[in-house]
Amino acid sequence: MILDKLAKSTRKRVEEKKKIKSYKEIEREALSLSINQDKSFYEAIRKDGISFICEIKQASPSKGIIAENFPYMDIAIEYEAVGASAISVLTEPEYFKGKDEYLLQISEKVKIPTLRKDFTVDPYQIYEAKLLGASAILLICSLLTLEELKSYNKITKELGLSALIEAHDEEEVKKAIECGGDIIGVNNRNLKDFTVDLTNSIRLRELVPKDILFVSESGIQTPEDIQRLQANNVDAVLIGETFMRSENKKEMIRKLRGDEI
Ligand SMILES: O=C(O)c1ccccc1NCC(=O)[C@H](O)[C@H](O)COP(=O)(O)O
Repeated sequence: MILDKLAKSTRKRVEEKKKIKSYKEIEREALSLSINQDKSFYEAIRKDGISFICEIKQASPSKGIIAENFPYMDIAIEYEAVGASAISVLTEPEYFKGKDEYLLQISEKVKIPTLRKDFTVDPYQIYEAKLLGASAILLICSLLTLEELKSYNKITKELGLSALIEAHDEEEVKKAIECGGDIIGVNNRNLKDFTVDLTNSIRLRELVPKDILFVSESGIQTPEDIQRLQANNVDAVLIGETFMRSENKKEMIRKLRGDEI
């Protein structure tokens, strides 16, 4: 499965990084940084109404190259200007053509929180996310044991970051709740065959207590999708491809949000 491949290549990459900056070093550096309360990912998506987490990615395993032209900084500035609550930045290089530099530069530039969209398999990546200026990281239930989820979530909190805990089915939602997650995302994309079904997050919403923020991820394309998700008590949506393929991202966000134009 693609997640196994992503986990394997990520582990290899992290081991290489440890040769340049050791685990102890990165841990010490990250823990010495202050906590930026003004850039809380959790608070940014907690507001009334549905929040938009807008994603920046050049490619994906399911679609290949999505954006030949990739002015990532201009896109980040546009997202912020049109009222995105947070920006998700892919840093995984092999399948998503992401880069750590994109996250670092975007986090320095915008005032809204950034999410490091990487496949976290080692706490090293959490410390690294802090150094790259991220406000949040992604923890995927199917890649981590319950004990790992608990311990990674604890490290995340110690650093003043938020964790988006991603689940795909009932079992994983229970695991996400049990590990103490306060933001749970359900992916609408089936990572075995890449089909997308919005009813996945709508169905699983009912299993998540209302005091935990709930994010619907992937395959969101129309104002009707947003209305459906909002009617089913989804707190935030994570949207990548629809925006990345759009010539006019501001207009697309306004359209999905249902702004009066
Ligand atoms: O998008 C993929 O092909 C993919 C494959 C395997 C693991 C993760 C994958 N996507 C990561 C994401 O979670 C999406 O980028 C994100 O939810 C936005 O989805 P979309 O709006 O459909 O671009």
